[in-house]
Amino acid sequence: MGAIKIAVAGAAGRMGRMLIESTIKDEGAELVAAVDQASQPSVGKTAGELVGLSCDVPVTADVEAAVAAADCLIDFTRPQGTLAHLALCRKHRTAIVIGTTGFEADGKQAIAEAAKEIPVVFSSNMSVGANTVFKLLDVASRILAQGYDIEIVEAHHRLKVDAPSGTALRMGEIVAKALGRDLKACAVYGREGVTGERDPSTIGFATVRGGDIVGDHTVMYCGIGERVEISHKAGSRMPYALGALRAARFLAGKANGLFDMQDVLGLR
Ligand SMILES: NC(=O)C1=CN([C@@H]2O[C@H](COP(=O)(O)OP(=O)(O)OC[C@H]3O[C@@H](n4cnc5c(N)ncnc54)[C@H](OP(=O)(O)O)[C@@H]3O)[C@@H](O)[C@H]2O)C=CC1
Ligand SMILES: O=C(O)C1=N[C@H](C(=O)O)C[C@H](O)C1
Repeated sequence: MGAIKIAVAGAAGRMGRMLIESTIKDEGAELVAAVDQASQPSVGKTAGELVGLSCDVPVTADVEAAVAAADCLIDFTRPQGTLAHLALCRKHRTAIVIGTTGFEADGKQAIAEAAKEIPVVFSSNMSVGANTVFKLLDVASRILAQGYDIEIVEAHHRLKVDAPSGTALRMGEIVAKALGRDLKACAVYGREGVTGERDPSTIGFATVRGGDIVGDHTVMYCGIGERVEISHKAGSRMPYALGALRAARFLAGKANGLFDMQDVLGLR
């Protein structure tokens, strides 16, 4: 099989640049397009200029041409952008890897619908480490099902726009499922004022935003006399980008289907 042809959306973004760099450096992948919003100063530059590497692929605002040229679009943008890009992938039968977080239920539904026609990897965290933690949480939650209060704490950089993070929400879903609870019914997003004692059936979320924190997540199981904490801390965005490229490769040759990184990594 030849090199997989990759298009990157949100080219000038924090993840976009990391994806361009890792695609250029990957011998099994070829960067065929890099797209961004027409208003971005990056449009008109080359992808190489964005990351300080040699690569003449122009950054354009023509998502349709990018999708038509690629085997797979890798999209880490915003929900509105991703959903517009998804429609074009569907039109051109191009695979898509979606790292964007912050979707409402209707956006997730649109992704599931598209995946009936094209192959999609949709995962709130593409890193091997975070996906290992997802697996550990299922085990820990079953063992610590009684007598432990569960709280999820996440910290990210000051420019992140959604909260809690997609990863924290996914962690909550995994924990709730393992405990036979419905996250929608038992999640508590932050506390303030006279809250009363903690309801043991709840799963609490706390969000920290500041500086350049790449992404920290900790699930705390707080018992009487002991506490278990399972953490993932990212020191670089490269693991997310490498995971996304791995996901793009996983989709090659697939006709359709909705997958996540657990599928890509064989952790199901
Ligand atoms: N799944 C995972 O492993 C990871 C997921 N993420 C998620 O990826 C997303 C992007 O994160 P990050 O790179 O830090 O964000 P940035 O803000 O740095 O980059 C986002 C890029 O998308 C562009 N964009 C914004 N809105 C639209 C739109 N409507 N249509 C097209 N393009 C758009 C931005 O352009 P402009 O600047 O002009 O707005 C920018 O180029 C977030 O949802 C984040 O949570 C991040 C890291 C890992
Ligand atoms: O916006 C980010 O930076 C990140 N977003 C993802 C999320 O919302 O979980 C993944 C990672 O934590 C970094």
